[in-house]
Amino acid sequence: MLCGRYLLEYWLSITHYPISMINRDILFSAPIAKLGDWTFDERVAEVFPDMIQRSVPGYSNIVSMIGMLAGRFVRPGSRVYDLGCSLGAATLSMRRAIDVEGCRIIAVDNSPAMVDRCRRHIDAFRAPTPVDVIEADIRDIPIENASMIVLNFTLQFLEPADRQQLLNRVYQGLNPGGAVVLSEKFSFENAQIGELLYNMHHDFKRANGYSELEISQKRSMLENVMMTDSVETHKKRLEQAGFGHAELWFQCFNFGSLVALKPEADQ
Ligand SMILES: C[S@@+](CC[C@H](N)C(=O)[O-])C[C@H]1O[C@@H](n2cnc3c(N)ncnc32)[C@H](O)[C@@H]1O
Ligand SMILES: O=C(O)C(=O)C[C@]1(C(=O)O)C=C[C@@H](O)C=C1
Repeated sequence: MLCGRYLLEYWLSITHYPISMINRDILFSAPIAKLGDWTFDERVAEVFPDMIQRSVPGYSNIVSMIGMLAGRFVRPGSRVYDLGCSLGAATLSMRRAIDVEGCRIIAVDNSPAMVDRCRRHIDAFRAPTPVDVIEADIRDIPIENASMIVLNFTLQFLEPADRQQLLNRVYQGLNPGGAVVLSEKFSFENAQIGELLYNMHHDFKRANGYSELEISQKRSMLENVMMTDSVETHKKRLEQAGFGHAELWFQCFNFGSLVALKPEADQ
């Protein structure tokens, strides 16, 4: 199993779970007669750490480096947003890295099953930076006084028509000198490269123990709810929102992460 042990150990190191508490994702291993649309329900939340590590190439690197970015960007007395926090992996990584006073992390997700488990993860350990875990749609929450905002594989689940407006609010809610991290599954403008990276992702899933049936059933369920954009489209949206420039800081196959900075006030 490619990197499986390492990835699992990483999650355990940030959550401090005993290994017996990580449930294996076998949700789609048997044929499902009527495949509905994908939802982040109770069953997905229960296996999510195993699912995301076996499905998203580079996930553990991205999560740990979001912590490193937090150490660099989070300012005293500011807010940090984790939009679409799921079980709180990015929140935990950032909380561990923040070494300034008076900050608050706002972790938001609209899945009750994710929010319930996220609260339990966060509450299990004491740390100086408080975390509010909020059950809400990220399109509805106020964003203000932020030094860092993370969208770690969340924007892809919003209606494409709503994405620009959310990024506009992200820009407006960031303080000068703040950073946004946007991780996504990408589509590609070049068909040949797009097909190669898509196939490499499937190879990654197979190497992590998923069968052809699991891969294809999940793909059909995601079809109507996860609309991917190209890196170029993401960069254009971030620039349109007000960010002077956005850059890829991580990519593995068709998954990756962008960073964009709001200029300091006097620039
Ligand atoms: C792939 S998961 C994110 C993984 C997570 N950020 C991490 O680092 O482990 C996407 C999450 O976004 C949430 N989500 C999708 N659309 C949302 C919305 N409109 N408002 C709030 N949360 C949303 C889902 O419930 C799900 O938990
Ligand atoms: O594209 C896929 O096949 C995925 O599994 C991707 C993805 C994601 O990027 O969020 C989709 C749903 C799950 O949350 C885990 C991974």
